[in-house]
Amino acid sequence: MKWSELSIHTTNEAIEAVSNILHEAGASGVVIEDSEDFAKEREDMFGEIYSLNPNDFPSEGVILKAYLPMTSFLGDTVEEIKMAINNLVQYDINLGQNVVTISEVNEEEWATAWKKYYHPVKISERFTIVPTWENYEPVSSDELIIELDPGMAFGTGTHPTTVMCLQALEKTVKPGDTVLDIGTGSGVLSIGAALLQARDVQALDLDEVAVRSAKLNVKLNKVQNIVSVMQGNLVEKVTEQVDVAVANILAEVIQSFVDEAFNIVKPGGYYITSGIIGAKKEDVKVSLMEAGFEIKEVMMMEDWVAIISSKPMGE
Ligand SMILES: C[S@@+](CC[C@H](N)C(=O)[O-])C[C@H]1O[C@@H](n2cnc3c(N)ncnc32)[C@H](O)[C@@H]1O
Repeated sequence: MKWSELSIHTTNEAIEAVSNILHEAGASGVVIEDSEDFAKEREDMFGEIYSLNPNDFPSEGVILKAYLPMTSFLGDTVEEIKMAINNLVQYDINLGQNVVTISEVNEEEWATAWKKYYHPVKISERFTIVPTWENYEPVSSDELIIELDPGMAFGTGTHPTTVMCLQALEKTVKPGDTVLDIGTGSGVLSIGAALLQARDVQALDLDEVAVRSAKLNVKLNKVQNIVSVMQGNLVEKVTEQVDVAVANILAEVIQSFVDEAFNIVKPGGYYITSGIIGAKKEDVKVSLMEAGFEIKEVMMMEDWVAIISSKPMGE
């Protein structure tokens, strides 16, 4: 089959929103070529295992590449994608150059194009994320390894928001806890919670592609007895309170269901939120506090924020 490669020159801030649009349009395996990834001193970040080729990165901004099958609908799909991206300015998202180009690739190139960017990455004290096609020997005995095939859902597990959520789970999840993962994507956070010995983890996502991908990754990591993956809108289907809830979704979405989130966390439990760009940090903190949460820690990585909040005892 012939595939077309859609290439979008945008900004770091727009990665998540543009990736969502591309996934919704049916793209698989979005590749992120970020000029900052190349510029960044990799060794500073937990000694990540990377070897980067400058030719794979733009000189500024971010290039997102998505692969779509060549069908008679392709023209319409591309126009819809462009319109959806242009609409993001309504949410104050800087789109940078916002140049969209399209080229033809063959199946073989498509299948491997994004894999070359993705290697084992040590992302926190304990977690290392390993793509399924790589062999990896743990460096220490307490290292927790998450195997991922991120092909279809968000993402490789190495996005700053995911990294901070895994670090926050490491700080909050105790053996025997119950955990809720709202917007599970590839399932990475649920798998992380299970490896931290949570007793029961519910993973929810609105997108059926994400649900399929999360189920696959949960099995791959042999945590299907702990993690149940379901399709669902935010916390609508949740009936029992949990020790730790985590939501890595856009700031606006987090603010939209902050009261419901408060209700589903046990008194003394934690709520980890991310997907928040720097400019929205204060707004989200205020929403969390108005709902009754106490802010415990604000984490920042690049221009992204994660907030660990807790529900006071007796609430
Ligand atoms: C930024 S991704 C996070 C994926 C993963 N949890 C991580 O940290 O890498 C956000 C996810 O939220 C899902 N999502 C967006 N809106 C949602 C909603 N209303 N209910 C449930 N999931 C939603 C998207 O489909 C996507 O998989």
